Amino acid sequence: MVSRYVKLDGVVTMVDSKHAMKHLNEVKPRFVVNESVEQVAYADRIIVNKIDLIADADLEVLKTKIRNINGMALLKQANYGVVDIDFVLGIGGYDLDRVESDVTSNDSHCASHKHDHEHEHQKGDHHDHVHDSAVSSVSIVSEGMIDLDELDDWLERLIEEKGEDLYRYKGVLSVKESDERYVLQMAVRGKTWGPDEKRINKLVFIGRDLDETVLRKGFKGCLA
Ligand SMILES: Nc1nc2c(ncn2[C@@H]2O[C@H](COP(=O)(O)OP(=O)(O)OP(=O)(O)O)[C@@H](O)[C@H]2O)c(=O)[nH]1
Repeated sequence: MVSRYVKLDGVVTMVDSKHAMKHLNEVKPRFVVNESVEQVAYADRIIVNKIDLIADADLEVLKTKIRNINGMALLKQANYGVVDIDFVLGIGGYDLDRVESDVTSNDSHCASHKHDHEHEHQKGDHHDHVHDSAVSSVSIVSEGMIDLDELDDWLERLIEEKGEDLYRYKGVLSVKESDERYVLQMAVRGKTWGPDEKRINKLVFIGRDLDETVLRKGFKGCLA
């Protein structure tokens, strides 16, 4: 009934620059979620607000921290929450035709994720406490064709094993013997690849304790 009138457009998270770092770094007992981290992880858009109250250097550190948790969301800094209305409405965070631009727009951040994640992961593992930094984004960009059966098996296993820790994932894939893009969000077919277009697979995972090496290996196993 409600869905006739409203739909989930996207998740906007407002970050209070002055206090955010403290909350994001708060170490929680195992199995207790850090809600600040989760709010950043789930977001499609992040407004880093009250930037007049912190030093530029601290703002940069905060933005890097946010990026490492969620490499998919668009981020804007603001005072008194002033952002264009387009930034917070008409997001289409759950629209299939937006997935491609979402996973493409943040390519430039991949390198830093990788480094930070590996670093943080060693720290966060095998402890009684879960460091909030255990939540991270893993981006995979890889040329080639995907074997659909392998992909289905891999994702099924991944969701079974890690479903609770996976907050969001999106991807655009090039599938063997198909001219259509395969948009991963709810796994459906997207628009066709151009004849001269490079067929590049792009996938972003956001979640807790993601093992980048395992994810990359699993993905590699899906290449045809
Ligand atoms: N300096 C500065 N103050 C701001 C900014 N945005 C909001 N405030 C002030 O911060 C105070 C608290 O407002 P908010 O943080 O927006 O309100 P809130 O999130 O409902 O407050 P809490 O629930 O108590 O965190 C108010 O006095 C606002 O005027 C900003 O960008 N810069």
